[in-house]
Amino acid sequence: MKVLANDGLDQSGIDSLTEKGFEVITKKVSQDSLADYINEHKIRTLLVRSATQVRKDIIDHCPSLEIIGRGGVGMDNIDVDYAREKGIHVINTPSASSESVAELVFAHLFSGARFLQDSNRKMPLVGDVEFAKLKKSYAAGIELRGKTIGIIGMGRIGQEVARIALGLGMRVVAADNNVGRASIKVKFYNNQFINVDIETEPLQQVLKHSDFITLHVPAQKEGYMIGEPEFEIMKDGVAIINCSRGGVIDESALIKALDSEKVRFAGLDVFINEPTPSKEVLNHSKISLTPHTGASTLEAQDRIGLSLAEQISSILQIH
Ligand SMILES: NC(=O)C1=CN([C@@H]2O[C@H](COP(=O)(O)OP(=O)(O)OC[C@H]3O[C@@H](n4cnc5c(N)ncnc54)[C@H](OP(=O)(O)O)[C@@H]3O)[C@@H](O)[C@H]2O)C=CC1
Ligand SMILES: O=C(O)C(=O)CO
Repeated sequence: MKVLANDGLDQSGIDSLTEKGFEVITKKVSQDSLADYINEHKIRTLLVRSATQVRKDIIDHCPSLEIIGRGGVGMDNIDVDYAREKGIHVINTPSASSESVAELVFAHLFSGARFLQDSNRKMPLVGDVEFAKLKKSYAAGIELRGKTIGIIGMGRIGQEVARIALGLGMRVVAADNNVGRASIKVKFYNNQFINVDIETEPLQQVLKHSDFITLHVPAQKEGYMIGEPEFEIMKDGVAIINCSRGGVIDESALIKALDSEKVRFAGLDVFINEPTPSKEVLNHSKISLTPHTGASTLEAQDRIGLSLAEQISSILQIH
């Protein structure tokens, strides 16, 4: 009952699987040696995050594989349909990281609204004369309260974003392919709660009316969802956050929109080229950056580990 966690696994998952008699291997096997390793060690379960690719070649060459697990949501790195056709179970952890991604959205929003991404870069470099100049250049910060946030993709993460936004006193508008009305329960620390129903609207309306836009759709097959024509529809001075997938925004169009001041600031957790985003994106003073760490909190990783362990035990009927 060997499990290879090729991109690592939280201790919660390792402990839970080990208690049930699984052997969990956390050694990182290179992509080129992966099929041989799986065969040699008779691995039945392969767990990955986003780094390891589980394509047709691995699936075809590894008859011992019964489960492929993704610690996370997007399964872009796995040939899911092909694996399922071959009778392999493919699992992921859809809700385990939603809160963490949503909180990162607000980290980027607050950062951009008060120029943190730029002051963090520049303050260590300036002397006292420039300090005063720098202070002046950060004078036009903005508040989030009372503004409109447009959520594109009102699934699990989009709804968490809505919860936080409502708590902050923001107006929420949303667009989604699938969700017509989202019923959002905002729970306060003292267990009181409010319910707010949000009817989704056509994308163009959301782009037109939002002060802040945040993207929570999966990787799109039809190319960029947000490119030059979409930036044109947006309000002047809008801000945009992408914690979904790199190719959802056209980065060249974004840079243009930032330089022309159409877009006030952007926050990016995901990039067209990962792990080597373009220099223009990395060095832009109006972009707040994180290296695809939306799900990288202790709490989310703990839930991901436990969820994978539970699903594996249930499929293999080991309790
Ligand atoms: N930065 C990070 O670390 C992380 C990033 N992610 C990314 O976030 C994405 C969203 O996650 P999550 O909220 O859990 O996913 P969900 O599936 O719960 O929600 C996504 C929603 O977006 C809708 N949608 C898809 N395409 C469009 C479109 N073109 N226009 C409008 N709505 C659309 C979907 O509808 P339908 O079901 O009809 O397609 C669905 O309702 C993931 O796919 C993943 O790529 C997730 C976790 C961590
Ligand atoms: O879960 C996801 O889809 C992520 O991008 C984080 O690994």
